[in-house]
Amino acid sequence: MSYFQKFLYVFSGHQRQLIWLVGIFLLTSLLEAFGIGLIGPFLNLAGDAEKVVQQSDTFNWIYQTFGFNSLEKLVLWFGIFIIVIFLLKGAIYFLSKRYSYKVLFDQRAAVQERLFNTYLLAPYDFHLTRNTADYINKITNETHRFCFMVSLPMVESVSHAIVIATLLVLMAKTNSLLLTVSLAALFPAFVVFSFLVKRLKQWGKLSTIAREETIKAVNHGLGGIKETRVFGCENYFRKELEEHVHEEARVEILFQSAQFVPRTMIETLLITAIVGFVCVSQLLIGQDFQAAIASMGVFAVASLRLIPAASNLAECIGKLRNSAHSLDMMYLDLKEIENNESSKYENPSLLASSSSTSDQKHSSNFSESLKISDIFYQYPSSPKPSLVGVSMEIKRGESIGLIGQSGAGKTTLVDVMLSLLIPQSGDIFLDGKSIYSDLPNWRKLVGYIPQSIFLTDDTIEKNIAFGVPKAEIDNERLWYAIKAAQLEELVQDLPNGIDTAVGERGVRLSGGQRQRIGIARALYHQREILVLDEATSALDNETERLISESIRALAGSKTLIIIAHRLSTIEHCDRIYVLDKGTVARSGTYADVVLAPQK
Ligand SMILES: Nc1ncnc2c1ncn2[C@@H]1O[C@H](COP(=O)(O)OP(=O)(O)OP(=O)(O)O)[C@@H](O)[C@H]1O
Repeated sequence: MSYFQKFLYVFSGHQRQLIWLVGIFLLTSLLEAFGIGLIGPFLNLAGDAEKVVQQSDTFNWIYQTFGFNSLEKLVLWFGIFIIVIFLLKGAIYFLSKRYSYKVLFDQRAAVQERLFNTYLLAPYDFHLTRNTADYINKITNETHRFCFMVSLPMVESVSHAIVIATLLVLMAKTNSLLLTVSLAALFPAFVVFSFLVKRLKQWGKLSTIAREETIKAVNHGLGGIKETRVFGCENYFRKELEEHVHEEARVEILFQSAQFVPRTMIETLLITAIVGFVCVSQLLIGQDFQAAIASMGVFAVASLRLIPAASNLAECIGKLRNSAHSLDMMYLDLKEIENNESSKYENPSLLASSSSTSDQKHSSNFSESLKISDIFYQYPSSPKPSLVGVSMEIKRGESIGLIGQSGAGKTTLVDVMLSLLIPQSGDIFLDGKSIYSDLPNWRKLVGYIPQSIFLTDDTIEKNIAFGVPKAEIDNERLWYAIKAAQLEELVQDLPNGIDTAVGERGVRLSGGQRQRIGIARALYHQREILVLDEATSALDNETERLISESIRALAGSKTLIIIAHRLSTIEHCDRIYVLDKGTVARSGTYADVVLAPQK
C-alpha cells in the first residue's frame, strides 16, 4: 500500500480540510509573491516618478484613471497600497496558521482517540504481545509526529509543488536554455537527496524505537521503585535511560542536520547556474547583454520564490520519509485490530455503554445454569494448547473451586470465561444460549477479582465504583459493597474515609486491603458471576480470615468461580475441578477431591 493511502487511512474523515489547507497556503504564497513584486516598481516610482509615469503604460493608466493631481500623491497611495497588501497577507498568514494548527491539533486528538479506542477494543491476545510503553509512545508521541511530520508536510509539499510548477512554466517561457541549465545544475542536489532519503527513514525508525525504549526504562525503573531501591538497580536503569535518550538525540541531530543539505545545495547550485550562465553567454558567446539581463530579471525574481519553495519541498519530503516508520506503525495497528477476526466479537457500542453499566438497571439475566462445553484454546505464540476439551456445568448460586498445579490452565480457563480469550473451538452457554451471540450482555454479568487488583491513583470510592463518574456513583450500593467486602472498619479508621487516595496502583494499601477493594468493586457493579483469583502471596491470618469471610458471605447469593491456592478457601465450594495439563482431571465435592485418598 502506498504512503499516501496509509496516510488517508489514518487521517480518515477530514480529507476536505486538507484541500482547504492547500488552498490557503497557495493564497498566502501568491499574496507574498505579489507584495514582493510590487516593491521594485515602487522604488523606481519613488526614485523618479515623472520618468516612470511617462514610460510605463500601467502607471500612466493608474495616474489618469484614478485622477491623481500630483506625482507625490501617486507615490503615497502606491505605498499605502503595498502596505495594505502586506497587512492583508499578514492577516491571511495568521488566519491560515491558526486554521492549520486547528486542523492539525483536532486531527491529532481524533487520531489519539481512535488509537485509544482501538486498543481498548483490541482482542485480549493482542495485548499479550504488547507493551504499555508502545501504547504510550504511539498515543502521545507518534500522533504528534503524524500531524507535524506527515500531515503538515504533505499539505505543504503539495502547495510548494504547485508554486514550483508555476514558476518553472514562467521560466521556461522566458528562457528555456537558462531553465535547462538551472535544472541540470540541480542534478547533484537530486543525487544527494535520493541518497539521504533512505537514511531519513532509517533514522526515523531508530528515533521511534528510542522513544519507546525511554518510556520502558522510566516504567521499569520508577514503576517498580520498591524493587529498584531494594536491589540497588538505580544505576542500571539510569544507564538504560541514558542509552536511549542519547540514541534519540544522535539520530535527531543527524536528521535535523541532513535537512539543511538539500536547502544549502539548491541555493548554491541555482545561484551558480544563473551567474555561470550570464558569464558564459556574455564572455564566450557574446550574446546581447541587454537581452540576458531581461531574462535574468525574471529569473532573479522567480528564484526568490523558487529557492525557498524548492528547499522547503525538499525539507517536507525529508520529514515525510523520516516519519514513514511512525505512519507504518499506526497504520498497521489500526488496520490489524480493525480487521481482526476476534474483534468481530467486540462491539464498539461497548465503549459507550461500559461507563454507565453500573447505573443502568441490569437487563442481563442469569437464571439457571452456565455450561462450559468442550473448550479448546491455544495461545497464538504457544506450540501446544493450554485447554483441551474442558467442560463443566455451574448452577446459579453455586460456588466452584478450580485447583491444579502451576501451568495447569486455570488462568487461561478463567480468561476464556471472562471472554478475554476467544476459544478456537467449544462454546459457553448461559441458560442454553451461547454467550458469543451477545458478549456485551455476558460482560455485564461477570466480575473479576484478580490476585493483584489494578487500582487507579484515585480515592477508595472511585476505585470501588471503577469507571463510574463521581456524580453518578450510587451511595447506597457503594456502602453495601464496602460492608460486604469487610472494608467498613478500614474506611472508618481512615481520616478521609472513602475519599482517601490509595496512591498509584494502591501503594498506600496492604495486599489484603487491595483484594477486598477488588471484591467491593465487583459487588458495586452488581455482577452475578464472580471470578476470583485468590492471592498466592502469604496474607496474615486476620486478613485471610476477612477475605474468606467476605467470599463465604457471597456464597449462595452470587455464583462464584474461585481459583484457589489455599485449600481452606474452597472448603465451602459445591464442587471442585482439578485441572491438569489443560484438561479436567477430576471433579467432585471437597470431600471427594481433596479429602479422599487419590488412586
Ligand atoms: N500469554 C501466553 N502465551 C503463551 N502461552 C501462555 C500464555 N499464558 C499462559 N501460557 C501457557 O498456558 C499454560 C497454562 O497457563 P495458565 O496461566 O493458565 O496456568 P495456571 O494454572 O493459571 O498457572 P498458575 O497457577 O501458575 O497461575 C502454561 O503452559 C503457560 O505457559
